[in-house]
Amino acid sequence: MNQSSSQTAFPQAEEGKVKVKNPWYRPVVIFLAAVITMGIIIMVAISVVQYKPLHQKYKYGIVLDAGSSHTSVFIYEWPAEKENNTGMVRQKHTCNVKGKGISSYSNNPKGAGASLQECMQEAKQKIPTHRHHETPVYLGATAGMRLLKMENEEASENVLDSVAHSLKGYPFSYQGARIITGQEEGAFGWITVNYLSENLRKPTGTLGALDLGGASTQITFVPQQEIESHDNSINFRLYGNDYHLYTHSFLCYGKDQVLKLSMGKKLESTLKDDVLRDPCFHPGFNFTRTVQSVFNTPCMKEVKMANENFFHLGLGDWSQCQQSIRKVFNTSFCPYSRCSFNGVFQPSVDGDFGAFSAFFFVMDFLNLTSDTLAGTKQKLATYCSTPWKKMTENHPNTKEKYLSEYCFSATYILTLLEDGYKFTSDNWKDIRFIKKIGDSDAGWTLGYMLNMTNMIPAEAPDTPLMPYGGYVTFMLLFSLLILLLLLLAYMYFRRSTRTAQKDII
Ligand SMILES: Nc1ncnc2c1ncn2[C@@H]1O[C@H](COP(=O)(O)OP(=O)(O)OP(=O)(O)O)[C@@H](O)[C@H]1O
Repeated sequence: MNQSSSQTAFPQAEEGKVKVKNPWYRPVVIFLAAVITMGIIIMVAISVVQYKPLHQKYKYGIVLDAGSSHTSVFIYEWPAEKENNTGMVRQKHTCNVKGKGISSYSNNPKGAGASLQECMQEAKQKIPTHRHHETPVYLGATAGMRLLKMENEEASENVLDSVAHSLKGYPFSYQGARIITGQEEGAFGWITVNYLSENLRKPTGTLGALDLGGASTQITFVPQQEIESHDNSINFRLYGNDYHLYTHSFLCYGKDQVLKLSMGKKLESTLKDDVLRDPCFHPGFNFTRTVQSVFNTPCMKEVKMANENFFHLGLGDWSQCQQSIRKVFNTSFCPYSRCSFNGVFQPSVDGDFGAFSAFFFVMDFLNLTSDTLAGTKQKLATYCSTPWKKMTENHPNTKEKYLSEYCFSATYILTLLEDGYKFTSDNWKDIRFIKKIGDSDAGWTLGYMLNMTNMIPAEAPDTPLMPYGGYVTFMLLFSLLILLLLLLAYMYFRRSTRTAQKDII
């Protein structure tokens, strides 16, 4: 009786072998194996989904820069889910509108709107159709329109109405066409270069912005000293950092307007003569101009000349050219502790600067983007004295207007930076002549769009403890560890059960 009952309970023991039989053991092992297998399958599946290339969804924005010399259309794009991250918006495409700037259409306002057609059609093709209706389009007009408004307000309104009407005809989300202030132009240029350089979230320094257009020029930077004039002060809070910027826009000090100013001053001194001998143009340069083409600007008073036309002759003398350009800066008065020129307050320049638009076009053409100040002057003197004939032979594909004006433009740039803004031979190296940062042009348009679309928040958005990829990896490893521990625990449990059974036997 005893034997049979012991046989039923421990049959292996009866045969003298250490064989354990647990009635509950098999289902538990099967269950655990299934859990582990499922866990591994889930982990592999998550990893595959996580790291497979995602189909990015992009958003778009369009800004038209209606400048004094021409209009450019900029298309920007950014990943839809990363709207508030620095450096995420990039320039997708740019289109230069054919012809002159919109302010040149004062006598034919309808022409201003019509001129945008080709580039706006291009924008329609570049942006996916399903995104058209939600793509904001902004037009900002700069110094050319500021001057037209000063001269003839009604004409400037007609031109703006025309471009607004034209832009509303496209399937995008029209957000307005307006003349931006010089202060906005300076500040948005500063935001653009610092956004693209990814300076805005770091405690490191920022890049000052120097912009030279056809009709105005802007200087914007974070100064080390107090800003004494309210008009030149602008404050931002971006990504949780406060910025106190100095900015000034000099209307009439773009390179086209200064050329007129300096030629006008020279013409004034030769009222009866019909020849203007100009040290800022190459020797042998000879061009017939109308007096009206020099004085057709609200930037100076018209001077009555004896003749309607004059001969513009080049002399190619850099040092005399600089003397003549200095006359357009008034440095005789300053109501503050320090000034740039024309009685405008300016703190001393500090830190690195990005110099773009015509600063870059001119200095890049002349290969003067990385010289010392003394070296730049020396090269420029040689350049200006090069005969015009040789210039045209050496640069047959360069626009003649630009080619003839490079000596003047570079001399103006040097004089503006040294005499005007007070850069010295010591900090000349801090000026970086730039066209683009990454894929995007330096200029006010990107900063303007980021601001209008609230894409740069005042406060830094809360960031998760770890990035998404890191989070998934951490969870996978952690789950694996727990499974491993479970397995170990089970094995330990099984071994102790065996020992207990042995002990019983
Ligand atoms: N490749 C080039 N070489 C020389 N000058 C150039 C070149 N391209 C453009 N420019 C000139 O540089 C100046 C600045 O051009 P930009 O387009 O920045 O000014 P804008 O927007 O027309 O002027 P503003 O901002 O004053 O209204 C203009 O006088 C323009 O004619």
